Amino acid sequence: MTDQECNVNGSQPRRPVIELQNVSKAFSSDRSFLDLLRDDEPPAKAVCDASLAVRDGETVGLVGESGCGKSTLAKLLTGQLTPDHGQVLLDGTCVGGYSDRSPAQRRRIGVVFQHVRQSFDPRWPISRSLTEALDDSGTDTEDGSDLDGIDGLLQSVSLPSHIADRYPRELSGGQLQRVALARALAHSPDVIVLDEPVSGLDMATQATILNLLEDVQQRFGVGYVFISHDLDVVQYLADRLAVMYAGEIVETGPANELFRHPSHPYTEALLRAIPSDDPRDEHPTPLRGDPPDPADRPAGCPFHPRCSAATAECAERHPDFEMIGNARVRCLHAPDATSEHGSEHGDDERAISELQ
Ligand SMILES: Nc1ncnc2c1ncn2[C@@H]1O[C@H](COP(=O)(O)OP(=O)(O)OP(=O)(O)O)[C@@H](O)[C@H]1O
Repeated sequence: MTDQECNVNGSQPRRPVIELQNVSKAFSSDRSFLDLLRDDEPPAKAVCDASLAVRDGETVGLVGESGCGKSTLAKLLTGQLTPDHGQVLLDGTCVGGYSDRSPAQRRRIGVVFQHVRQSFDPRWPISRSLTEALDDSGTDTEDGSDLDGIDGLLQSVSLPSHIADRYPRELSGGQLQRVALARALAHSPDVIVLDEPVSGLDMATQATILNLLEDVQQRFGVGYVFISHDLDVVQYLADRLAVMYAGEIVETGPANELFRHPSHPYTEALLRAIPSDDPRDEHPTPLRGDPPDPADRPAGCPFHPRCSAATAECAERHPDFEMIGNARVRCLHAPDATSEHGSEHGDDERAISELQ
């Protein structure tokens, strides 16, 4: 089954621009010849059987703890990595990794990298990084339009023209994040993957960047995959949410519903860990325990050692996905679709069943 629960407004569903279907990716560590002979070090399963679809103009928030596989999933979307199993579809066509994609296909999916400062050549002024992106974009840059292009790109992220002459070291984290967004926009992508775009920024700069992302989306109609370990931040922009744990997407659904009615115990635990602004609210409950080693995943549900709802069955059986209301959930103990929560979304359920 693909990730189809997109019909948030009850309108006709849009086709996905980019889609991951049951993709898996494992990494082997650097091993000595003897290790290879013994074959005693299993690969790290960074992404396991994950499905995700992203449509024009929508924001999909991808959340989960550090090491759960968010960046690996992002690289499968952009083509920087090729899946070991499963398919990557662009407009319904199987595209695989970057080398399998045509230049036009590559430009459809933009990226703002996690460690944004490292993604710029420190020896180049900003103008050169943006010129390179424009040259790659396939648009005509003759007759000085290149410079106009740079100006236009900087304006689109509310930066003054003189930034073009600066070097990355001369820019703040927030300014560089804007330049990275401008560089991604040079290709006129349909979807931009934003890997932790506001982590490491102070609260005021975070808010400015989130407003800018919203503004850019309205102006250019671009879709986002917004990756963060911070649910509070994702809440601001996401239309839909995908929650990752130990390489799996354990729950997906419309963001406002997942925040109000989380179905997977891991989503519930993540929400309980968010501090509230309201002093009358309960204190946040930090998640107990640590995520599993991707090279040594527990049998059954990988969350069961940390899950307060787990039973003996969870240690043995890996549950299939269920549709619960408007969310797609992998958990034996999630409330079933006939519960009060499920029937609250009767129209959405019908819309989903039409999509399947
Ligand atoms: N190139 C690689 N070689 C070996 N292992 C890797 C590689 N890339 C990722 N991994 C491993 O895969 C797992 C998932 O990593 P990934 O970076 O995708 O997680 P993440 O959720 O993005 O983490 P973070 O929030 O800390 O950035 C981790 O255990 C990581 O060590």
